[in-house]
Amino acid sequence: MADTIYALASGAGRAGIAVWRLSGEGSGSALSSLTGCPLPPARRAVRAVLRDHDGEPIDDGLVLWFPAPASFTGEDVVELHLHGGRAVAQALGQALARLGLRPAEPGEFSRRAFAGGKIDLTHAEAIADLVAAETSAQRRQALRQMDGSLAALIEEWRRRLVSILARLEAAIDFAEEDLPSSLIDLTRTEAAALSADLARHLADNRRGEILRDGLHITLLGAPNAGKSSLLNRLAGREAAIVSAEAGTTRDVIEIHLDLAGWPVILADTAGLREAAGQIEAEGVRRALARAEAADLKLAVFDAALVPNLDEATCEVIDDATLVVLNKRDLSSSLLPETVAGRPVVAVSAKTGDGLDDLLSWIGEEVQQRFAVGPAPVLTRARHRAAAEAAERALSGFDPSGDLGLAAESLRAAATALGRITGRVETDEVLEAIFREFCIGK
Ligand SMILES: Nc1nc2c(ncn2[C@@H]2O[C@H](COP(=O)(O)OP(=O)(O)OP(=O)(O)O)[C@@H](O)[C@H]2O)c(=O)[nH]1
Ligand SMILES: [K+]
Ligand SMILES: [Mg+2]
Repeated sequence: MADTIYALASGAGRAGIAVWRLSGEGSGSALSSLTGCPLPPARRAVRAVLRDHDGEPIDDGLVLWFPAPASFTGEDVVELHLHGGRAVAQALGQALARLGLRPAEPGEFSRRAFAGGKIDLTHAEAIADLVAAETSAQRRQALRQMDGSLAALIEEWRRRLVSILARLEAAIDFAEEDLPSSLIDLTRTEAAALSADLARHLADNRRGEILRDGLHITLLGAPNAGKSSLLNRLAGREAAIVSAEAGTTRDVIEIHLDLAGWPVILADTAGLREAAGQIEAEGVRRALARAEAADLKLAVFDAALVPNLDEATCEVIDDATLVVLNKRDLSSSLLPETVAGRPVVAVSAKTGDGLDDLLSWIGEEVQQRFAVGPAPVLTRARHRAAAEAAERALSGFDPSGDLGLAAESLRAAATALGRITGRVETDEVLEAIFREFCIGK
């Protein structure tokens, strides 16, 4: 029998109400011991005074009884709604420990729900994502995944694989000489169609993962172009040092922004130039490495220096770059509409002029490149790795050769997909997934 576990499900610290959760076979008897009463009707909030083994009152609150299997974990579950506070928490913890319960590990409730077949892995991950969501778009994505849409898509792919496999096995059962070629041809076209569907989902610009993990935008430009000033403006605080001295910034400095629901990690970097010393050279190396890994880049130029645009910055411009002409307060000349073939926005970090245009422009670009529609998306590198493995296995499918081998590649593809929802999973991978949960989830 598994241990009966308990945890504070709501946040720790002082609060009007704290919600505790118990799960396991001992939950019901623990509740009866605490209240000194028989179990209340299922799923109905009932007021009760909880007492420790000496009859000393712990608190006066609400209790709920969720008998198995109609509970979150599928086990007997009890919920206690008590007053939030350290003394109540301590007294309750002691009373529960005395009754033989133990504190839950992080993610243990979700893990039990998974083990009990209540939720699949994508659902468990969605709960963690929802709890961690910081922007509205992240919250919506987590809710969509919790809804089961991703799991349904993966299951649909698996179902198609299994049906191709069934046809192939039917073909294998025929004698060599009268192999029905139409059956074989059908498996070939169906596998190709599935492979194309997988490829289409994989070529989605990693938008689900980017929305979950945050979008990386990097500021790049010559020394003194005003990158740090711009970062500070967008952050609304003095996050980075600004000075008239070229080569001020060396380390990469990050701030977090909520850009129209998108979690953005905006990075300031060292000015690009032939560095004067070792430290600055390292800063430039980090700037370029950051640029390489960015989802979107902002190339910043000093508008007052137009048309003599900094060459090192021009070199990093590609189609994932927006060009910003800063210090427009200093420039009286007509500014170009494009730089290196990319559209331009003129701003002044000093006066704040054009900053709203810049923000809405970034917002539009992000929307265009990474917007997540109603269709389910892969939201974790784990999902992507599994889907890629399935696609690879599927690309090895060749029913014109050895049929046994062909069946094997279909089975490998199905196993890879099953890993996403947890149909086949090793303990090691499960550990990694549930470890990131907080206690009480
Ligand atoms: N007039 C004016 N001055 C600006 C503007 N933006 C920045 N500056 C000034 O330009 C100088 C350099 O600004 P920084 O923000 O340190 O420039 P940077 O690109 O981060 O420079 P490095 O870190 O050295 O690469 C400072 O003296 C700023 O006050 C602007 O929009 N208008
Ligand atoms: K500077
Ligand atoms: Mg700087």
